[in-house]
Amino acid sequence: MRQSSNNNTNTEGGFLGTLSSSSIKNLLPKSFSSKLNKPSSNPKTHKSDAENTPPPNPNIHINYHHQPHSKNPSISHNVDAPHDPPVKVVVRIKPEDSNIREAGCEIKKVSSETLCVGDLQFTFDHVFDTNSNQEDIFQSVGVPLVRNSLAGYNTSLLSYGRSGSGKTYTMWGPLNAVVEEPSGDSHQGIVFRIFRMLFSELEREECMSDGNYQCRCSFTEIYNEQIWDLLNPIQQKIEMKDDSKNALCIENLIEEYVTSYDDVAQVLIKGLSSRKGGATRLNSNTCRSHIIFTFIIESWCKGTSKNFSSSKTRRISLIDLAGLDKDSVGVAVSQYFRERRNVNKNLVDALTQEYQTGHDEDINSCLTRLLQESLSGNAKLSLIFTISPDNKSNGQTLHTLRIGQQHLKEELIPAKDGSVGSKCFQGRNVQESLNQLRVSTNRSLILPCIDNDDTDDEEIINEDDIRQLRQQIDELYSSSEGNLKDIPVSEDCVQFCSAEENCDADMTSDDENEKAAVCYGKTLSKPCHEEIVASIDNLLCTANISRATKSPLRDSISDSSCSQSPILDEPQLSESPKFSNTQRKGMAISPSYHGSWNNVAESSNFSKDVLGNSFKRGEFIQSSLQKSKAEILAASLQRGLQIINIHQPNSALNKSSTSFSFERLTLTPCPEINEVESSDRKIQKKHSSDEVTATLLCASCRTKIDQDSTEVQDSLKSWTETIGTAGNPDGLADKVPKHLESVVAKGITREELESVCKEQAARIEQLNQLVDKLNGKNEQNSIIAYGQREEYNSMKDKLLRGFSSYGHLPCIIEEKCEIKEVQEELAQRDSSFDATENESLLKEIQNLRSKLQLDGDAHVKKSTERYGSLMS
Ligand SMILES: Nc1ncnc2c1ncn2[C@@H]1O[C@H](COP(=O)(O)OP(=O)(O)OP(=O)(O)O)[C@@H](O)[C@H]1O
Repeated sequence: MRQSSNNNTNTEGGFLGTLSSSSIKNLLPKSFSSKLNKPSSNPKTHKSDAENTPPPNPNIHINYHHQPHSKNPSISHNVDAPHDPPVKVVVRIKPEDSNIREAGCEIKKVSSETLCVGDLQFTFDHVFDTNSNQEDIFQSVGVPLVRNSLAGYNTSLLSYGRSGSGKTYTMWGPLNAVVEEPSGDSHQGIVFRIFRMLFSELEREECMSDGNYQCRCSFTEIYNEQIWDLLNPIQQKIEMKDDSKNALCIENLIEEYVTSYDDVAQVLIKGLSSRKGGATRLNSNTCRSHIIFTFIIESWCKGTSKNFSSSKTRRISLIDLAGLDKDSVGVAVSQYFRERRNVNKNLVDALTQEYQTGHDEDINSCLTRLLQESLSGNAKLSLIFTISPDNKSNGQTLHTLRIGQQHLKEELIPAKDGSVGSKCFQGRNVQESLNQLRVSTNRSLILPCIDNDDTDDEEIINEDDIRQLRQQIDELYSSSEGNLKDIPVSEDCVQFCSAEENCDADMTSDDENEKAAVCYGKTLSKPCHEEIVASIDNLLCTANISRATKSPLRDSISDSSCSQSPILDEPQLSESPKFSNTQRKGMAISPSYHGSWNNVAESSNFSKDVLGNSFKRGEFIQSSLQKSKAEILAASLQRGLQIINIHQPNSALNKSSTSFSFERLTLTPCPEINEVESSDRKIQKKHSSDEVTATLLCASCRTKIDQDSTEVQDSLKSWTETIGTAGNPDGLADKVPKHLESVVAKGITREELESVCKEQAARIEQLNQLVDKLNGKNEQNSIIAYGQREEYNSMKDKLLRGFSSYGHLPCIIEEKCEIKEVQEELAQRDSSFDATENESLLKEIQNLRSKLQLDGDAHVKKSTERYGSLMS
């Protein structure tokens, strides 16, 4: 045992300012000085084995028939332990200070258990409004604590809140109130009231029963992750270790034995006066450290023999956490947003899973370890959350309330009751649970620097929120089979997230923070994220039923960003009507396509509306893509028909060919075809009027031909007629040359020519029908897809309704659904475009063209030769 001396009290900005303990002693009632304790120090203080065991047979019973806060409560052996919840969370609203009022949040107590901040509602075990006094707090929190302690429970009281919100006031009260009699008017803090009542009870018990008790206390401070002994006049750090039995052991911690309220009061004053203080923007006398006052009661029951037969030990832990300043709130909130999806799971896991690994890094967390003994086992926990309407930022108040939300309690209670797992709160599981509690209540044990920074917390909240959303979006994209991921638009979307991040952070209102706050609270008691994701995935699986094939559009789109085409409506054809994969890959996506996603970037805020817009834009893209593809096919057909028509002066054929016309198609001139076309036109002119002189360039030798030659005219006439037969579907490969030969050799009549033209018209009609068929197929697919979509939509609605209370989650669900819908649409429309049919059409057209060119060249060559021979 070590004698503590009290001469070197730290007076730096602490609880009692410059007062020394000796002067304090003079302030106290006489009973204080007369009963000065036998202070002692254990070189090694560790918890007794008897601690933390539930009190099935508590050796002290209290009679609560009297007023619980009366000075002389009686202790009875016949009264059961009070029924108090294992975790009690109350909120105290600090009275508004008109001097420092800065557009704070409107906090309104709605009922004894509920308060509202704006539109948000929070429920706790009790809400103390600005009219509540110290006595009210004591009655609600202090008295049950004393009862529980006397009944054999370990009890803990923890205050938590923003700097200047009234933690210190609530816990200890102002200096001059220490010596006051506890009354409704007194400002004396709850801790002093607790010990006044406790000693009254203990004394009564001692008088009335055969039992005996002994009390000792210690006062520790955690500052910058170092433990300091507030009762040790030599300010030195102390070490915390585990002994061989895994019990907490703090070396050289002074424990003072106390026998009365006065003793305790003196110890409290001594310790508080040594607390490290400071000043923040919100509190000129702020406390920059966590302090833990531990009060241990050992009691003995006399057995039949003269010796004490049994003993019990229980402790009261009174914890005043450092005030959350702007920085730490920011860190905490930021961390909270990062971890919010895991808080629930981790907390429950931590409380139920046996601690199996050899060493946990968090074991070094001083507060966690110190609290372990207080909060574990049969401990009953009371949390006082203090909030102030003077806070500059609503986010800080909301943060406090979120942490104190009923859900945290709901998580802790079953665990403490043992209903979650039998092994909870045993051994090192406690560390896990406390780590989680620490994470939930005080993210940063390393006390932040005193801040005077005016940066808004909301920014931090929103940035993180947005970052999470962005991550979710990334996940969504990566989970969607890579299709959208590879599409440039998705990149645009992600880029937009990044680009808009800051903007969104700036623009996001408190309202959104509030929504997030509510979301968090609800998340704690709802199914974990994985379950939600699984539900979404199930839904999306259903959606995939209607997805026929993987979209080959992916290829065509993936290179599109390189291609720049001015107008989506007018896909450019390549020089040749021949289609190749390369050309399809190079299909131009117009700036309006890209622009549509850039517009998303400009307008999107991940709101529902915007998601809807995104989907509409997705539809636009789909239709654009489909339109482009259809148009390209149509254009190729058109081109083929034009080639045919060029050489087919029959009006019926021309009429047929116009059925393919697409008004918006602009065909890029093909030089060779143009030549043929112009020559053909000239030949026709020559037919109608032999007087017209024209110039014809032979495609092969470019020789100038004298059009006046009748031989040439005949030859050309024959060539033109022959060309018309090239479209004959039956004579594609080997019949045409033979037919050409026979036509040239025998000459053809006008009737024969018309018959050839009819055949050509029939062929064109076939092509038209083929196109119609393709269109019909599209419609059919649409009908099938409609039925599946109906089912899908109803499932989606159900899911959205189910998660409507999750704040932004429905948006995420909807977003994911919409991405799937876009994919589905793309795949569906693409699949309806049968690739085989498409290819065969293109092949046919290509065949036609090559035949035409072949025959044309051959015939012109022949005619030229004939002309040459004639000339010679
Ligand atoms: N309920 C209350 N009624 C009257 N005054 C109050 C109340 N709560 C707090 N105050 C006053 O507000 C000021 C700041 O309170 P206090 O020091 O308790 O805040 P705190 O939360 O402990 O701050 P920190 O964490 O920075 O130490 C003090 O002057 C205190 O007297």
